[in-house]
Amino acid sequence: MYIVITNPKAGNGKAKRLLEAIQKDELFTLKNCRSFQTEFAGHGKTLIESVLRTHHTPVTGIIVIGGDGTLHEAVNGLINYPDLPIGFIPSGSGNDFARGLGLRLQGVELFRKLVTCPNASRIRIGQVTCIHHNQKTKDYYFLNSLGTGLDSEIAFLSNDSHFRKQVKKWRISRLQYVIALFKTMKKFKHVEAEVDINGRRVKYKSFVLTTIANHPFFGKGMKIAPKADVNSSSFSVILIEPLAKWRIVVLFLSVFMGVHTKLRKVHELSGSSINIKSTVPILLQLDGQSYRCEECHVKKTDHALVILTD
Ligand SMILES: Nc1ncnc2c1ncn2[C@@H]1O[C@H](COP(=O)(O)OP(=O)(O)OP(=O)(O)O)[C@@H](O)[C@H]1O
Repeated sequence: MYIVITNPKAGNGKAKRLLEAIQKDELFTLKNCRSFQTEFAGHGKTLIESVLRTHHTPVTGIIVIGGDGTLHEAVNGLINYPDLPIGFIPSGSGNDFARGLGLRLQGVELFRKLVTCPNASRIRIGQVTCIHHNQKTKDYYFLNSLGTGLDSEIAFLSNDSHFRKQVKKWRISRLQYVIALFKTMKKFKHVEAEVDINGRRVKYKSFVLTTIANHPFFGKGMKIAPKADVNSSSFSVILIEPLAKWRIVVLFLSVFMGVHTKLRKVHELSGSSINIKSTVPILLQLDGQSYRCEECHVKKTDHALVILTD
């Protein structure tokens, strides 16, 4: 049996339309696929947990239809099932993980491949332990990246339902991140934090952003961390030192052209264990989803996730 989890809202309804097409494919019935749809933001994690708890038929794999946010929630829901393979049919608005993996097939064709003869690879994803008032709270997992500063502020605004409705109404969803950048810039303040990479403190204490990347892509295909590799045991860590606001806008545009890491204030480092510590709770983005914490310890997971690809 395959469990198919769909976020019907992802990609402005693209995921729902894709699910309907997949359900009409003969393999959907032949491979005993069971479909479940998320009903609200954050539902992906609890839905997977409850489906896996209550289904006693052996599960061959999980298939997620949606965007990076839905995949993030699903992976956080099946972290206690490290040997359960997961396949992803990208149909969100960004789909950065599919870019990072290098998926070539799409839609129904990809579904057919995933349930018949997929390639399975093990990927060590990111694990973050959040600490509040010196107390460990929770572990979360990410596939794409963890970021603080400008990228987390942009992700936060991009997730705001009012903002999403507005860009959809004006048919400018493609420019969502650029618009979010300009809106964020109005009130943006640099992040003050201590960052340790593999036990060594970096000399900067103030940042435009700190992004810990598992693969190069971010925010709908921007190559934020060109050296990141999903198969590596280390992350790429992008640190950007404080800049004047107009320079940040120029820098953001340079990311689109892939030349930002040549700039003097941009550093691309490498590490498998990264600590970020602030005196106040800071906003984090994990795969574009928003979290807050004062201190976080980031590492690659000990157990690799089994990912089905084409
Ligand atoms: N039924 C639902 N109604 C509203 N929001 C939902 C629902 N199901 C899931 N969500 C939320 O929708 C958000 C966006 O989902 P997702 O990332 O899959 O799509 P996307 O934003 O179109 O794609 P991408 O992240 O690749 O840009 C997630 O934060 C998720 O929690």
